Amino acid sequence: MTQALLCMSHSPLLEHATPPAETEAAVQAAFAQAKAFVKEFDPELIVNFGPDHFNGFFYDLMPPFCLGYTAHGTGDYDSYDGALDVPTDLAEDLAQFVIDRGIDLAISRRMEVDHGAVQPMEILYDGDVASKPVLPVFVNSVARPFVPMSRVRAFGHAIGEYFAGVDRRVLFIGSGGLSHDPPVPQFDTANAAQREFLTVGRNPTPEFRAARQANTIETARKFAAGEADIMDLNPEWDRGFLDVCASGRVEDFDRYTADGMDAVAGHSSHEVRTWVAAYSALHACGPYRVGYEFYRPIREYIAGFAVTTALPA
Ligand SMILES: O=C(O)/C=C/c1cccc(O)c1O
Ligand SMILES: [Fe+2]
Repeated sequence: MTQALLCMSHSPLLEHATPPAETEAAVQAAFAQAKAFVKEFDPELIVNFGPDHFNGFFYDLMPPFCLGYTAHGTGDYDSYDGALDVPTDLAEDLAQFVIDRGIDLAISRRMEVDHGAVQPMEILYDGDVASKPVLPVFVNSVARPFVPMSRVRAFGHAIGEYFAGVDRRVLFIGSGGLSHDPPVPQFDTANAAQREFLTVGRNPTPEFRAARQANTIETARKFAAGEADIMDLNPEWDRGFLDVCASGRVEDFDRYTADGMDAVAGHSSHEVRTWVAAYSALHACGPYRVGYEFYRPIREYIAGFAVTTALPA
């Protein structure tokens, strides 16, 4: 096997919330399955499709997709704070290949990646995110305007095509919650100070970062207690999305629209764009089969929380 896929939800609340012990144990068991899968596959390279939550990408310049030629963790929520091991020559070659296929991919020679991008690799490699070569791929999942899902699919497909004929074990990772609506401000409804942050909020002060994180942690506590005014999780929507992943009919992802997702699955449900890109990349290498699926709606983590693995059929 020269390609494999791991898609999983992330949550900065993993270390800052306490779900019922049974839920926590089920999530840890799912992580153990993911680790075992990746250990057995033994990737030589990871292509990491991740979102950002206004830690690395801001409205001063917000591309739909961006490939990092080098990358550094922002350390938000105590996530990985250091350089990633990015093979720059390969990233340059991949970018040209994808652009030649009609996808207007942005590139960054110094990309910042936050908890959403690094958490799967933190889990897989016990925090040692730099232990594997990785191509970090940003997929805009929080900041309107959003490209149609068909473009995310075409983008993932182009990346998959690049690796289809390559004799190298490549793991495609997609990192994102399914339905969820954490308290990340929306530009349209933000006040002036929030708009300034959403536009140029790089390198926040420790006080600003602490206040932002405390707000998320408190919102999660209230959400679990039924007291928060964020949108509820939507297990039915989540299961429908997982069914499309498992069906292998990646063109069915195109029926998800930005307005429809906001209305029923929350503003951060767009993080499934990372899954769509990853599944489309694997699909470009041939038919695939989902071998493992975990799902729980977990309010303490503010996430429709899922883990799936897949291999070529
Ligand atoms: O505060 C943020 O930047 C995001 C928090 C969050 C909370 C729950 C699930 C997620 O996917 C998140 O990114
Ligand atoms: Fe997220």
